[in-house]
Amino acid sequence: MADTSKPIQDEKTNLHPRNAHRSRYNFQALIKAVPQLRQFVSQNEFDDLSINFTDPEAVKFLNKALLKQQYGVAAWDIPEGFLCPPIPGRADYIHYLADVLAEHNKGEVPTGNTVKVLDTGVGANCIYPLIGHKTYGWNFVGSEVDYIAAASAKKIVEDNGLAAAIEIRKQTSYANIFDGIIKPGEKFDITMCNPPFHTSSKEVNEKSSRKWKNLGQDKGTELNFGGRNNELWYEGGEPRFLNKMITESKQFARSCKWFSSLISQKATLDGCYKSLDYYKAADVKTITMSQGQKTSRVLVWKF
Ligand SMILES: C[S@@+](CC[C@H](N)C(=O)[O-])C[C@H]1O[C@@H](n2cnc3c(N)ncnc32)[C@H](O)[C@@H]1O
Repeated sequence: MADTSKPIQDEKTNLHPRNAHRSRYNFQALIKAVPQLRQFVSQNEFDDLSINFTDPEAVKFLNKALLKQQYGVAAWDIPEGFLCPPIPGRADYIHYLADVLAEHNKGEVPTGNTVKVLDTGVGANCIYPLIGHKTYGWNFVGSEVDYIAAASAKKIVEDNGLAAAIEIRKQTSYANIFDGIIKPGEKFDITMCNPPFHTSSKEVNEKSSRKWKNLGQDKGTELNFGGRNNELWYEGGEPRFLNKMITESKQFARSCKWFSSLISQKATLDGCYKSLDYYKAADVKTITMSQGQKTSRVLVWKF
């Protein structure tokens, strides 16, 4: 089995200090949590136990084990072909949001079900609500425009008995972000989002082919991280999605103390700063997160 993983450092120091995934994966313990993971684990060229991180099925079983072992989420699955999230990176976003909320709470991270978070585009994997609820006890609303993804997220919530803490709401229009989701009078402490960042289905396929070629494999347009094509693109890409989100955030300024979004492309930031300036945001922060070689940013704003 090809293993493209690098030698694992003892501690992934670039992850948030509270991230539970800074130390190397303990595959013995993970296999104990989910025995089916065993078939994907082998000794890599650095004499470490590892999986093939380009195999979505292997990553899915690693996720099942991490969610069970670290977060007590016993029932997690995603329909075939849907985005299989790297859990350490997703956890980082949650911890950085916790820091933002702590700033206005005498430096203490607020915990418990009085903290309400809206996750736009919760995905079939429901990953942010699971990590956020299990880590800090926060309550979540997860919105989702895709039928299958929304049904899958709902099933995860129900299968784990989390319906009192996590509510999945179907967004009926691709054109809306908060509109149709936030109810009159409803209040959120913070919103979050991992937006679709490609501009077209063609772009998703081209980037995917290039990635496989760089790995010396020819798998055409197969997405190595899973992810159905339409989960990953929005006409106009990340800049347009963010522009829409910022415009709607102004409309919902009274409903949410803070808004935030992951930004994968640095070039998206300039347009966001301009829009936030135009709408007279009272505070804007850009948090840099890095996982391995990948750097992403979280943009946070309030009115
Ligand atoms: C990149 S995926 C993120 C999924 C998950 N949150 C994660 O981090 O793995 C983006 C998700 O946003 C959803 N989406 C796209 N436009 C949306 C909208 N206007 N409202 C709600 N969800 C939307 C897509 O269907 C997709 O599931």
